[in-house]
Amino acid sequence: MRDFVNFDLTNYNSYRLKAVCERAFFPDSHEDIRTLFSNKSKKKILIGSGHNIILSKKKYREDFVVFSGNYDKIELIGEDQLICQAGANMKQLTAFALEHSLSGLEVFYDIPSSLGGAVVMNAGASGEDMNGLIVKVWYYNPDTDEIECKDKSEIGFEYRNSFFQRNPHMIVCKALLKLVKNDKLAIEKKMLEIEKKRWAKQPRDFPNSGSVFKRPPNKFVGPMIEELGLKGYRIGGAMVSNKHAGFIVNYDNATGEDIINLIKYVQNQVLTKFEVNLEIEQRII
Ligand SMILES: NC(=O)C1=CN([C@@H]2O[C@H](COP(=O)(O)OP(=O)(O)OC[C@H]3O[C@@H](n4cnc5c(N)ncnc54)[C@H](OP(=O)(O)O)[C@@H]3O)[C@@H](O)[C@H]2O)C=CC1
Ligand SMILES: C=C(O[C@H]1[C@H](O)[C@@H](CO)O[C@H](OP(=O)(O)OP(=O)(O)OC[C@H]2O[C@@H](n3ccc(=O)[nH]c3=O)[C@H](O)[C@@H]2O)[C@@H]1NC(C)=O)C(=O)O
Repeated sequence: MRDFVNFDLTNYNSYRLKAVCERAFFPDSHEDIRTLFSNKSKKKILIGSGHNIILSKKKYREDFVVFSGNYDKIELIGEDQLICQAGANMKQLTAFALEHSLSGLEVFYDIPSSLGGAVVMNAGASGEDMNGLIVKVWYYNPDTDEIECKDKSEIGFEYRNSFFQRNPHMIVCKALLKLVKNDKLAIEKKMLEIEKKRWAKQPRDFPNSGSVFKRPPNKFVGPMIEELGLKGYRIGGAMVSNKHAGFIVNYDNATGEDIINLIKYVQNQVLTKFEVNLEIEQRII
């Protein structure tokens, strides 16, 4: 397992917020994960690929455990199932599925995320989500110091929610996914169509971490913020995206505080005008 002191987290969070932690660990196996998390003497903060976090501080005394570029094996089981470790990123995973003519992961092509982060959040787009693919998930339970397993029916996936989201101390280690055999060209075509649709609507010109807020029941976030005239509104270096009002971008050397202040401002405006409480989807750390 690699570990570093005074580790620069700038390239490990997609907002590209500048922050340093005292120590960062990159585990390679579930034994490493057990070693790290069974030692409760120092608090550890777990991140996947850092595409859904807001680093609120510039300096962290806590240690970080990072699943990005490590703990990322993918294995084909039989004809149409994959076992993937939590650090595999969704791009790697969709490329592997394509190589084996397996369909089901196309919407995740180009969704920046680790497999672990995608399971925890029940990630999705275009009406499809992880719930549709998962057979079972193995996770480290610090209460029992064991690697345990849950079938999909026990994970209680909901819109952007799961057992693991409700129990943040559980560490997702690997997952079994069931896909469907299909023609390679058809899979590739769907991947490219989805990518094109996504980039027509979402910003890629400035660093961001995707949707800031969850969709409230029967409503979309973007149109409400747009109607308030807040596209392009800035606090410090953080700005409501001009392309998709549900995104905040790091326009110019933003700090975590700028992003959080902008979130609060947008929430207040939306509450006043629409009487809707916007719930934050991203994790403030
Ligand atoms: N649809 C889209 O276009 C986009 C979607 N996203 C979504 O955001 C998420 C980004 O994933 P990722 O970058 O990996 O996540 P992050 O590294 O941003 O981590 C977010 C939180 O997830 C939890 N987490 C991550 N990995 C694990 C794990 N193995 N076990 C337990 N908890 C874990 C941690 O919270 P805690 O420790 O508190 O549990 C962490 O704070 C995905 O769900 C992705 O789909 C992001 C951008 C765009
Ligand atoms: C980016 C993420 O996921 C995205 C995912 O990519 C897209 C596409 O499937 O659907 C969700 O966004 P969303 O709820 O904003 O959906 P979109 O399809 O982008 O927009 C909804 C509607 O609002 C309109 N819209 C959007 C933005 C805007 O500035 N103005 C506007 O009018 C769109 O035209 C569309 O009619 C996911 N977000 C959540 C929180 O559910 C993420 O989770 O980080």
